[in-house]
Amino acid sequence: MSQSLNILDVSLRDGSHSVRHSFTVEQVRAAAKGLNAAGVRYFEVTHGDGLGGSSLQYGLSKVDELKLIEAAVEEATFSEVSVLLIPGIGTKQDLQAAASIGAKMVRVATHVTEADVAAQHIGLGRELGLKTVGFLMMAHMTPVEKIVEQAKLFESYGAEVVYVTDSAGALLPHEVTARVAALKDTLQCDIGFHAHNNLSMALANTIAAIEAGANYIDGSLRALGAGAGNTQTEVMVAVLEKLGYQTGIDLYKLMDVANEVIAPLMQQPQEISGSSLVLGYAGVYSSFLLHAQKAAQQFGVDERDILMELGQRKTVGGQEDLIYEVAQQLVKA
Ligand SMILES: CC[C@H](O)CC(=O)C(=O)O
Ligand SMILES: [Mn+2]
Repeated sequence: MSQSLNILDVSLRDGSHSVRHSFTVEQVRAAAKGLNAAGVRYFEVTHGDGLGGSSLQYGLSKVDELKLIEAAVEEATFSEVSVLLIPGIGTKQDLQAAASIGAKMVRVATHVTEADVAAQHIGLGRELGLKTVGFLMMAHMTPVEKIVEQAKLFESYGAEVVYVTDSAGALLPHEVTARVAALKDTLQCDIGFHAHNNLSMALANTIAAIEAGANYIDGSLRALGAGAGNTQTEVMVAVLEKLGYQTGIDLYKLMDVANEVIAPLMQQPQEISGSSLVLGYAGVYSSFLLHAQKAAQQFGVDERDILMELGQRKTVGGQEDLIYEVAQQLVKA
């Protein structure tokens, strides 16, 4: 098999959730240098919730994300730096600013049924000459036909890659296969896949996505990411090499940056705890985990009950305030 894959590391963006948006310039510079040396084609640097995410609602960044992006770009002599943009959180001005300091890719992320809010941002990404990607979040929440419809919208706006994003880590391999295969059958553009490991399915789901035709694949070093984290990039690269895929990545150098730069900055292990498991089981946004833990402590309730209720209510990104409302209601119940 000689299929070559585009690996995109999200440690410095999805990992931002896990470290409560506390990345420093030195940490980002060291990780970027290591990813670049290992030959990782793309890596993403932004607040966990994308450009403009630093806020009371989503968590304040310790360091302005533009400073972090700038440091990453300086180290990226081979790699290209991606930024995430959720319309409504980030603006077109934020994207222009990121492009002006050297970002080369934008991933415009929407809820899986709301691709239509991304037309302007995808258009701007293309105008700015960025590699422009559509990122359909919470892909477990809707049937295959709806994802196809939404992905077609992204493609019609100019997206060069469309991602199936398992934000809640709730999908099982056959469900990933169905989604990716349907997009592969219908779209002309490339297909990507982004996993979370809440049900311990991230690597299995990633392989299912690749076998169904995805060629842009996300991972994070030491799995640093929201919830139980993402597909672990260094493990994924080793497995893909064994399966005969070409990643162009130097495994030892990748392991070095995972062990020497990422491991020391982690604030908690990326494990499948009672509550990250519930994220996948109930289908809740992975980035809700730390907010739910805080609310559980504040109101003296079980964080698993909060997450189960959020799953029942089919909450989506942007509804972080509901986490506290649910916790408060559980106290009264
Ligand atoms: C809040 C944005 C989110 O973290 C994007 C992402 O990585 C996902 O939906 O999994
Ligand atoms: Mn994610």
